[in-house]
Amino acid sequence: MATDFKSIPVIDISPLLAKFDDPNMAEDLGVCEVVKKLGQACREAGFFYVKGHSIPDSLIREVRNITHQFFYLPCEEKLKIKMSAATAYRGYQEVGENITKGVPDRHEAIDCYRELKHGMYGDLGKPMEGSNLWPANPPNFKLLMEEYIDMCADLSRKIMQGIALALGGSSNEFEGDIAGDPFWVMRLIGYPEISNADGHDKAENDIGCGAHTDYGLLTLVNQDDDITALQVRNHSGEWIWAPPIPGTFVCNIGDMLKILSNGLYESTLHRVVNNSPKYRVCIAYFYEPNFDAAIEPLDICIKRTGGSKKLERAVYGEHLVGKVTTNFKY
Ligand SMILES: N=C(N)NCCCC[C@H](N)C(=O)O
Ligand SMILES: O=C(O)CCC(=O)C(=O)O
Ligand SMILES: [Fe+2]
Repeated sequence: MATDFKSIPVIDISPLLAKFDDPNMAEDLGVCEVVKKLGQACREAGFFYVKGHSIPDSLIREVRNITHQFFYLPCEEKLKIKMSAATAYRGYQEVGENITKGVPDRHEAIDCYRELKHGMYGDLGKPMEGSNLWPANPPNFKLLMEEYIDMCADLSRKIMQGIALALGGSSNEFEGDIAGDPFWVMRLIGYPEISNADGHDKAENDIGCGAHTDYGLLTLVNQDDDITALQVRNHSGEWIWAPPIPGTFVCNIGDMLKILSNGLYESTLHRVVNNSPKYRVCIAYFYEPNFDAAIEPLDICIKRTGGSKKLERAVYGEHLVGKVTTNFKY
């Protein structure tokens, strides 16, 4: 449950990463310290920054640079990888095509998803069956992004071990049926700068992405380091800025982790407002449960939250498909 936090904590997770494959990690003092901070951040804000994450800064910057380069291309070039239901919602969407709570967002994006083998999840997986669409130029675009995705998956899994311990479980609580074979989503997002050129700036939609929660377990946000645009809503309804802190990812809890924790952790509302004179990019990596996972509150969390189930079971793939098939204007 969110409190009226005024800022978002920064957590150095290097002690956790150092012990991820140690069966006695829970007894390590450094790990305990990180776990305590993770637990507090997840309970109070549902948001935290991580530093000491060991993904090279050069790679983090390069994925942002290459994303800037793509959005700078002429429209007809970008439309070569246009997203639609026929491409399994993979590919490029123009500014205004993504809808949040009925309002078009002022962002453009390339959406990518873990590729599903044909028939792998029966009818449930059908709408998402397809291959990602990558820009042809620069030629290393796909490889670079795939390298980044692998590193984000690895890092997310380790942070989830820390969160599992924070919930009072074992470090592998989320392995197996919950997220042993995790699905993932990645969005390369571009938020146009505010333009006053035509006199009626602040047009209908100056919101880059309307207030929403993320769908899965854990999100890793890699944002431009010179623009503050992400806002997180606290319990009193105030919007708290999440400014870029170089060398960190902004992390937040998704809807599935809220259910697993029986509401002990909130999937906190957030939105994006780019009021700056500069074009902003963000690479959002979403670490999700197994596509077909039936997610319900963990027993350890039910015990910790008064003994009764407060949240309904949900099948992750259904939740995702429900969102994806209603997020776009077509
Ligand atoms: N895969 C994730 N989490 N994407 C977040 C996008 C949020 C905006 C979307 N239109 C919505 O209303 O959810
Ligand atoms: O642009 C950002 O900083 C966050 C984007 C976001 O919240 C999302 O794509 O779910
Ligand atoms: Fe989000």
